[in-house]
Amino acid sequence: MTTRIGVISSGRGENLRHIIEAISSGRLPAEVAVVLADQPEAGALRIARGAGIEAAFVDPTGLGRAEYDARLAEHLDRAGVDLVVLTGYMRILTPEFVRRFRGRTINIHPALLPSFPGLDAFQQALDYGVKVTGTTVHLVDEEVDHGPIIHQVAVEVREDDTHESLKARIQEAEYRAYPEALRLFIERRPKVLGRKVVFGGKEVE
Ligand SMILES: Nc1nc2c(c(=O)[nH]1)N[C@@H](CN(C=O)c1ccc(C(=O)N[C@@H](CCC(=O)O)C(=O)O)cc1)CN2
Ligand SMILES: NCC(=O)N[C@@H]1O[C@H](COP(=O)([O-])[O-])[C@@H](O)[C@H]1O
Repeated sequence: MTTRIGVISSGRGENLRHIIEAISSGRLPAEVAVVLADQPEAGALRIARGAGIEAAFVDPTGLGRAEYDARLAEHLDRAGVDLVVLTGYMRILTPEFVRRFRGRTINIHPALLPSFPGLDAFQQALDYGVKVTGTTVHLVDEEVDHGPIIHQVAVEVREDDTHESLKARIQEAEYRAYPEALRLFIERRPKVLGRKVVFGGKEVE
């Protein structure tokens, strides 16, 4: 049974593009069933439609957080989604949503959590003066950028880095890391023991 992914995005959609490419090339055993966005001009909607994938702008106007998340959940359930994948989704999901999709909602964050949670992790890394940062793929829980970690990739910070150059290098790492993390999660079905995501056993051939 192919894993059906529901993507929720606010952003440009480049992680979505690379997930779609990984599926098309056979590197990711899944299908994107639906793409949802809270912004009508989100690049993720254009990329989804260009790939023939159902896509919907879910308008948050006049809705409280819980009501809005319930709308998202309705779209996901209607599409028969198994796994919820956030790509640059810039709203905090309510505890009700997290509970409804617990253990199957995944996010990518452009830093090595628990360092630099929240917004503009690139600038946080530059301001702190770290020599290494990176990207983290993690399960989503009721807190922000706190859920158990599935996969991380380190990225060097160079002395002449600007916000844009560091952001570009981290995002290039994300485009490899997210499809790989999703493949591991789908094929090896890890256990979550407290804060730890435990894959156990040997690599799936
Ligand atoms: N319950 C959870 N929801 C979300 C998580 C999570 O871990 N748990 N991850 C975020 C993604 N994210 C960073 O990766 C993130 C997104 C948004 C915010 C935030 O402070 N948003 C503000 C509004 C920001 C704005 O509109 O400019 C807010 O919602 O009040 C922090 C981190 C996705 N959701
Ligand atoms: N805190 C959340 C956060 O900063 N997420 C970041 O938004 C970008 C979305 O890009 P995309 O829309 O092109 O995939 C990604 O770099 C992701 O790590």
